[in-house]
Amino acid sequence: MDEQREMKVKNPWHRPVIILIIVLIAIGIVVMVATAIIQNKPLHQKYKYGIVLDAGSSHTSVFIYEWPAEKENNTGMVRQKHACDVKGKGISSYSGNPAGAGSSLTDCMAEAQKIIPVHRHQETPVYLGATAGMRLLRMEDSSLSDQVLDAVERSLQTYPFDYQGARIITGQEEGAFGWITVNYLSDNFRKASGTIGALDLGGASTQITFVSKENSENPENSMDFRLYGNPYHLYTHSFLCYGKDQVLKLALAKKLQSLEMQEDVLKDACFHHGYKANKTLSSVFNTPCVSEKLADSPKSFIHWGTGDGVECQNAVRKVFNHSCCQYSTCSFNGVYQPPVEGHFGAFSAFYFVMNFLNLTNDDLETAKAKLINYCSTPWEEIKSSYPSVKEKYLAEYCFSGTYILTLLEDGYNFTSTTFKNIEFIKKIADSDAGWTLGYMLNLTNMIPAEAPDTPPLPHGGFVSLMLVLSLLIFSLVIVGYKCFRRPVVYSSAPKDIV
Ligand SMILES: Nc1ccn([C@@H]2O[C@H](COP(=O)(O)OP(=O)(O)OP(=O)(O)O)[C@@H](O)[C@H]2O)c(=O)n1
Ligand SMILES: [Ca+2]
Repeated sequence: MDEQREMKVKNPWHRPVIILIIVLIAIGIVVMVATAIIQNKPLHQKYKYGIVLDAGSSHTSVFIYEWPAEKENNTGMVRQKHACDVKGKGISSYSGNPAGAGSSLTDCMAEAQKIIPVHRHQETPVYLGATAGMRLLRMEDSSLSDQVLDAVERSLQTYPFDYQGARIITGQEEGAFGWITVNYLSDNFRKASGTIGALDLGGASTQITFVSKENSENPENSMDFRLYGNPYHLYTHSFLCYGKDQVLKLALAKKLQSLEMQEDVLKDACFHHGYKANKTLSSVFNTPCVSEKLADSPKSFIHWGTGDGVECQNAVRKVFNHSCCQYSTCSFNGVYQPPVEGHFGAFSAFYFVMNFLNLTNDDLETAKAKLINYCSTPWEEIKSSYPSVKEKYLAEYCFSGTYILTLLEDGYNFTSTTFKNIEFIKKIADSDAGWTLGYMLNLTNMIPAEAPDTPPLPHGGFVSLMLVLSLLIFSLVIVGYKCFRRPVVYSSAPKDIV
C-alpha cells in the first residue's frame, strides 16, 4: 500500500529542553526583579527630630523639625513637623523677672515631648537662638541678658532632650541662616539653579541677604559658603533697631522731639483718622534704639491719628539716613550694599503686614496707592471691618505697610522693576521661612560642603528599568525560540517495495 507517512526526524528530547530553559529564564527574571524590589524598597521610615526655639524680640516660637533617619545628608529632607507659639512676649521682656522667661516655655516644650516619640527624646537636639530683642537688652545691661539666658537654659535642661545651648545669634547669622532656609526648602542647592535672596523683618531688626556678583567692599557684610559642591558669595546685613516695633518708636521719638515743649498732642499721619491713645513717653524712649532722651517734656502724650498716607511716607523716610556713604553704593545709615540682584523671598513681618493689607500680588505703584487709601480709612471703620484682629496690630498696619514699602524702595533701593522680583511668603513646602531651620541644618552638619554620592537612579527608576529590561529579555527569548527553533522536517517515505 502506498501510504505517505509523516515522520518527524527531530531529536526527541529537543523540545522539552528548550521549554525547560525558557521556564528557568522566566524564573530567573522573576527572582531577579523580586530581589531588586525587596532590596531597594524604602524601609519603613524612621524619623529623627530637632528642636529650635526662635527667641525673637516680640515673641518666642518653638519649631520641631523631622527627617528620615537614614537620609541625613540628602538635601531637602528636613521638614517642619510642628510650630508652637509661646504665650506672652519675647524673652527680653522678662528682664525684671528672668525666671518667668524660663517658665514661659513650658507649654510648648510639653507639646514637643508629646509630638516626638519617646525613644527619640534623648537624641533630639534642642537649640535656642535669641535675636534683636536680646541684642538690645545686652546693649542696655549685659548682666540682665545673661540672667535671662541662664533662666531659659535652666528651663530647657529639665526636658529629656539633648540640650545644645541658648545664645544670642549675630545679625549676620540671622540673615545667612534665613537665606539657607529659603533656598534649602526651595531645593535650590541640589538643583544648582540659582538662589533667591532673603528679606526678614522682625520687631527689632531686619535682614537682607542675597548672592552678589560684586566684590564686597566691607568684609562685615560678606559671607562665603560652600554647599553641595557649589560656592556662594553672600551679601548680608542686619539693621538693629529697624524691625517694625523699634522703628515705630524711632519715628515717634523724632516727632516728639520736634514738638513744642508744652504740647502734649502728637499728630501722626501713620495712624488712622479718629485713632486716639494716651501713651507714656517712657513707652517710646525705653530702648537703646532711641538715643536722645527728652528732657522737660510732659510724661505722657496723646497719640492722635490723622491718616494721611503721603505724609506718613515723608515721615517714615526720615528714619533713613542717606547723607553719608563711604562705599560705591549704600542702602542707608552709611551701610554698604551692592545693587539688589535676582529674586527675593520676604517673610515674617514682611509677609504678615503685606498679607493683611492684601498687597502681596501688587506692583509697587499699585501697592503704594492702595496703602494711601487704606491709611485714609477712619479708625472706627477699620475696627468694625476687622473685629477679630487685635487692636494693637490693627492700629499699626498703616505705619507698618508704609515702613515696608519705604524700606524696600528708599532703604534697599528696589525699583518698580526689581520690586516685582519680591515674593512675600510665609511658608515654603509647609515649613516656615525664617532663620531657625538653616541654624539647625548648620549645627547638625546636615548641609555638606560637597555633594553627597547618590545612586545614579532613584529607587523607582531603578525598579522600572529592571522590569522593562527583564520583559525585553523574556520577549527576545520567546521570539528567538519561535524564529530559530529547528523546523519540523517532513519526509515522504518511498512506497513500500514489495
Ligand atoms: N500675625 C502677626 C504676627 C506678628 N506681627 C508683628 O510682626 C512683628 C514681627 O514679628 P516677628 O517676625 O515674629 O518678630 P520677632 O522675631 O519677634 O523679632 P526679631 O526678629 O526682631 O527679634 C511684630 O511686631 C509682631 O507684632 C503681626 O503684625 N502680625
Ligand atoms: Ca525674627
